Amino acid sequence: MGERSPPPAGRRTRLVSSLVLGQRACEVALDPERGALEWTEQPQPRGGRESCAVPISEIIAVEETEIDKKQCNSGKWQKMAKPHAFTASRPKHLLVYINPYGGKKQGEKIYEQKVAPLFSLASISTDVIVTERANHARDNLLEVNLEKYDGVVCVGGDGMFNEVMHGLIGRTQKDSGIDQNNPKAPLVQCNIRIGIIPAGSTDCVCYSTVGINDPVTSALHIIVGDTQPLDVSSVHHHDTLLKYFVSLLGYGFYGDILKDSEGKRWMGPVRYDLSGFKTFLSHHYYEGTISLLPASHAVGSPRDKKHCRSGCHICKQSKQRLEIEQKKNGGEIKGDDEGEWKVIRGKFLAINIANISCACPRSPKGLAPAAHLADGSSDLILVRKCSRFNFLRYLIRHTNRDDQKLARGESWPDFHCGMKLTFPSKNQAAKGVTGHTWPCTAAFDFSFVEVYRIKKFQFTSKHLEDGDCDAKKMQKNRFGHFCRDHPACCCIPPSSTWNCDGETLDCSTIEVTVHCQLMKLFARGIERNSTLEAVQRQLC
Ligand SMILES: CCCCCCCCCCCCC/C=C/[C@@H](O)[C@H](COP(=O)(O)O)NC(=O)CCCCC
Ligand SMILES: Nc1ncnc2c1ncn2[C@@H]1O[C@H](COP(=O)(O)OP(=O)(O)O)[C@@H](O)[C@H]1O
Ligand SMILES: [Ca+2]
Repeated sequence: MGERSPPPAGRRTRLVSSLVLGQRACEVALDPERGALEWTEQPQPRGGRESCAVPISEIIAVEETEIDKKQCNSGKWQKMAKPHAFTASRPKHLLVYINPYGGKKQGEKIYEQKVAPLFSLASISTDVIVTERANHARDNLLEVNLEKYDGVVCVGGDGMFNEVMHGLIGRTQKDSGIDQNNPKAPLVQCNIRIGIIPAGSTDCVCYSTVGINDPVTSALHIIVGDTQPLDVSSVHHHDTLLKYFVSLLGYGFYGDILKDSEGKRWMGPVRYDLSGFKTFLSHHYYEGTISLLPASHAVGSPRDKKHCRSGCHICKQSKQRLEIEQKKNGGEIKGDDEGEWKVIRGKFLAINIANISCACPRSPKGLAPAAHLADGSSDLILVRKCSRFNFLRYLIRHTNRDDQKLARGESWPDFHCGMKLTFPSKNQAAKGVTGHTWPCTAAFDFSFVEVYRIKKFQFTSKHLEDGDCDAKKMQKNRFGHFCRDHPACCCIPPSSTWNCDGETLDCSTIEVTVHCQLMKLFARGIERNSTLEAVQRQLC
């Protein structure tokens, strides 16, 4: 490569060279201003020039280089010594945990065939542990020497991610002398990033942070060293930490699905469909008291039409406002008495707390489409007792697949502007039809659905007023109460269970606190679809 012309004052040198590939000649340029490697085909006799560019930060590897002319002629090449020199934030050494039993039990195969070759191409070295039991990864993380790693990778589903996250959060708090059992303790952020290679049943955390559950895409985010901060919520029963969660904490419908699906794990992901159908038919509702502390610092609302995307300014602003709020409080997280608590009593089919959108292949927009990855708040969705038909209407709205591509004649329900867009067919276009829109209702637009953006939450089941979690007592109640409102069943279970990132919790009386940006992932959030969003902007 050689310098073509001196750069104007203040501009950095642009390196330009010619490259011949077979019959095709290209002009290749390294542009420091754009931070990109560009190549342009030489003008063709009959056509124009084609130009491409790739950001330098996204080049995976520069594998081979010429040493000198002689060796080049003899066909000898040399590996570059430091391909990591491209960017500073790339990992060099990773600790990998594989759950061989997650999802369709393909974790090891996915890692070996799709991920390991890419890591090797990018000169990333790995220590790989195939787990032998539940909590193997968590326990290992509590004692392993983490200093030699630039990140931890988990191959599996949300349960596996949750396990690795517990290991890292637990380790960080232990090293900092923080008592995790104290619900008011300000937790210390984990600085080591987690990469998720999706190989589970729901893969919600991966899908909601990357936009797809594809192992290769996730591996590339790890290799280029992307960073995405992530909110984590803690769940306590009085002064005992029960669990942390990142995706869904669900009581009623999603808790019952999980409980029913536990014995069907051998079926793989399809267990959720079967248990989902069964739980839908049982149509159980649960009575209880909810107390919530609204997220006054949060910039957005759960009904926003604009969703959390790469580099989200709402997450940045909310974090700043939270820090200001905490500084005013002498660095402490606000006490329970700060802000105005709201108390809601009722009969609920589902109580869902979504830390993030909870988008997944079954629900591409998620249970809480406007929830943010890193704003220090969760979206609380209350589905009150309603008819089976109405509950089905609510559920179906979650399965909406307003996909990235809009083919001719296809419709695209667009929650960003609350309208549904139809792209005209060729015949329509020929007749001058330009496409049309009509209102499109979101899953929250039902009288029996309420949504709140919260930073703290408490729940007490009506049947466990004293807050204990005596399973025997629950079991006794389960068969002692005869159903008044459900002709199809013989009893109402007094309590459901909480589904916490796909793990059941033993207590129904809980207290939840959102911890802003407690974790970091190798991800960059869902990227904007520039073409579609440009169309939307024109329409809105
Ligand atoms: C009768 C029709 C039902 C249609 C429901 C469609 C809506 C599905 C929304 C799913 C939201 C999922 C939120 C994420 C939960 C995961 O954390 C959890 C554990 O995942 P994994 O470890 O990968 O297995 N998954 C679930 O709880 C499964 C919920 C399945 C619901 C059908
Ligand atoms: N080797 C193992 N044997 C049994 N369970 C395991 C093993 N490794 C991890 N687990 C547990 O399996 C649970 C589910 O794993 P996950 O990868 O999320 O699969 P899925 O998405 O199918 O639920 C996690 O809670 C994790 O703790
Ligand atoms: Ca959030």
